[in-house]
Amino acid sequence: MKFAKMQGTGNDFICVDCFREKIVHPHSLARRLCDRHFGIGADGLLLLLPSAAADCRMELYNRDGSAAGMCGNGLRCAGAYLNAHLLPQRQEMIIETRAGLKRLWKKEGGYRVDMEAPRLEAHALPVLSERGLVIEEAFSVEGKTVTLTCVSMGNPHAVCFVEKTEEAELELLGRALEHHHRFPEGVNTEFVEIVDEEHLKVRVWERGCGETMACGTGACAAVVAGALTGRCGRSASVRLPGGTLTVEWEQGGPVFLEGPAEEVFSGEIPAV
Ligand SMILES: N[C@@H](CCC[C@H](N)C(=O)O)C(=O)O
Repeated sequence: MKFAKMQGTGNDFICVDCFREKIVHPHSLARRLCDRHFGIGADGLLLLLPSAAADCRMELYNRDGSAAGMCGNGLRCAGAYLNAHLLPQRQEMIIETRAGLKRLWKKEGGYRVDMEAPRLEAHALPVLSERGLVIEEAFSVEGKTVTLTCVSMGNPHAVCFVEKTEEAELELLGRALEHHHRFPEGVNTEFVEIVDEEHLKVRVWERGCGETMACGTGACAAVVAGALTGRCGRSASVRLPGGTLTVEWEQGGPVFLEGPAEEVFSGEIPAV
């Protein structure tokens, strides 16, 4: 089986071109290949398949084998793979995902993706705070009360604002929230430091992975939550351990995510 190793801001994927390859057991394959000691090593397995409605269909399986509904860095990596191997001249592409059709554009140094409008959880009612009416709620976790803004970008995110990302109890709280009874499908947690209105620093504990170098949907959720709680503007650059992503949230409309994506190497393993 041929594969390409892709990365977007350090969030890395084993990409398999399913126009040519056939995968029968993606969940167990993801667990095996993503292992950094006994496999190829990656945060996820990214499958690109034929689609009747788009240029391709993208499926993402996390390192633990669970399927994810959406992946911002994965979409940019899919765009880079399509441009390099299947659609060399295309500046604009449509990719089918479990969360609908996503449009992306090739840009200088990367890709811009229309991530569509965020969705707030049905129970997310505005509360009055010193910043005005904001959308946030208190959760009990590991004997602490943490305030979270829950946003879906096609996959679930809980955003927690902190003074310093370096000091965030990322593993303790991220792991506990991933398995919290209020998130029956699990959750990705972003620990967000507001540098100023247009600059955020973020670390992410990803569902099915643990801490990653970056999360595209997480960067979008961080800006949406920052804007909803009056902490930042609707456009911001988001610095993650693996690099910087740009996020813009149109008034009442979609979120655009922009950043790099590249193929790092390719290889072949015995048939699976
Ligand atoms: N890193 C991704 C998100 C991957 C899926 C996530 N772990 C989930 O299970 O929802 C991104 O760049 O968005």
